[in-house]
Amino acid sequence: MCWTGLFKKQIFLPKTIRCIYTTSILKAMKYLNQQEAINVDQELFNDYKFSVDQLMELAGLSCSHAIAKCYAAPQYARVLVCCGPGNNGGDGLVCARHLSLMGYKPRIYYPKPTPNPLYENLTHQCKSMNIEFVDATSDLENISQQYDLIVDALFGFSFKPPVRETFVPIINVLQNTKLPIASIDIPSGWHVENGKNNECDFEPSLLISLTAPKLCAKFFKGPHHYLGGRFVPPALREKYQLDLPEYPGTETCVKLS
Ligand SMILES: NC(=O)C1=CN([C@@H]2O[C@H](COP(=O)(O)OP(=O)(O)OC[C@H]3O[C@@H](n4cnc5c(N)ncnc54)[C@H](O)[C@@H]3O)[C@@H](O)[C@H]2O)[C@H](O)CC1
Ligand SMILES: [K+]
Repeated sequence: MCWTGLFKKQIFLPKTIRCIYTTSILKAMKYLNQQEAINVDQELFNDYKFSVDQLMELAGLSCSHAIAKCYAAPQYARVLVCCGPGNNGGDGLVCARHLSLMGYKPRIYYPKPTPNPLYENLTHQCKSMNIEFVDATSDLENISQQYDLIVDALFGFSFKPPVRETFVPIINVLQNTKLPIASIDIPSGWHVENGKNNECDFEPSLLISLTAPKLCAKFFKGPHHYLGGRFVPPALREKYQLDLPEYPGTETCVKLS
């Protein structure tokens, strides 16, 4: 039975039965391995003719919405958004811009800016909105005094361990901070399929899986897990048997646990 069918049915059932149904819903959801995630991504671009900008905008917007649901401003207004060199970092730049539009005060840590028009334009948009780009060495020292929340947009499903030198200091911050961390797509430094490892075992408090959860999400123990990136065409969902939950109404993200 499909997601919607189960979901509709449980409304009329007693609590114990609802639990069994909910468990089977979660078990049914597909978790992608690294190659599947890359294949889905490539099909979106090559077969469905989406541009990176389009999907990144929707991905980053959905992340900002999930963050706002779990960590509302003004209590969590001071956000450090850590961006890596790939599309995960691009999602972070988009997310920072939307957080700013929603009343947050994001600042961006972007140690290895990617020299191409997509990232240069995203950077320009953030700077034009007076979002500050911060120097890691001066700002990260007093991180717990300066920020309420960290957004981790360093690496996504293309990450291959071990973490290279440039990113070791910021991964150490994620490892040691007591601030809540919102990780976009995968907790950076975790193995995409096997999750935590000797080098990196921090626990985000919010994980926003994009398109469909990756295998490492099975090891996520934090309080908030959301799905974002509401752009998967039905035929692609069918092909990969993604069994995604229904997004409520016009929402860009949906709570998984
Ligand atoms: N279809 C979707 O779901 C979409 C997802 N989006 C986001 O894109 C990322 C995947 O992006 P990609 O550019 O393929 O890779 P990453 O951002 O994961 O990282 C690549 C980047 O990182 C460098 N790198 C890799 N390993 C290491 C390492 N050990 N140390 C240092 N640096 C490393 C590599 O050289 C690259 O520069 C996905 O997770 C989503 O967040 C899209 O935005 C929309 C479509
Ligand atoms: K990440």
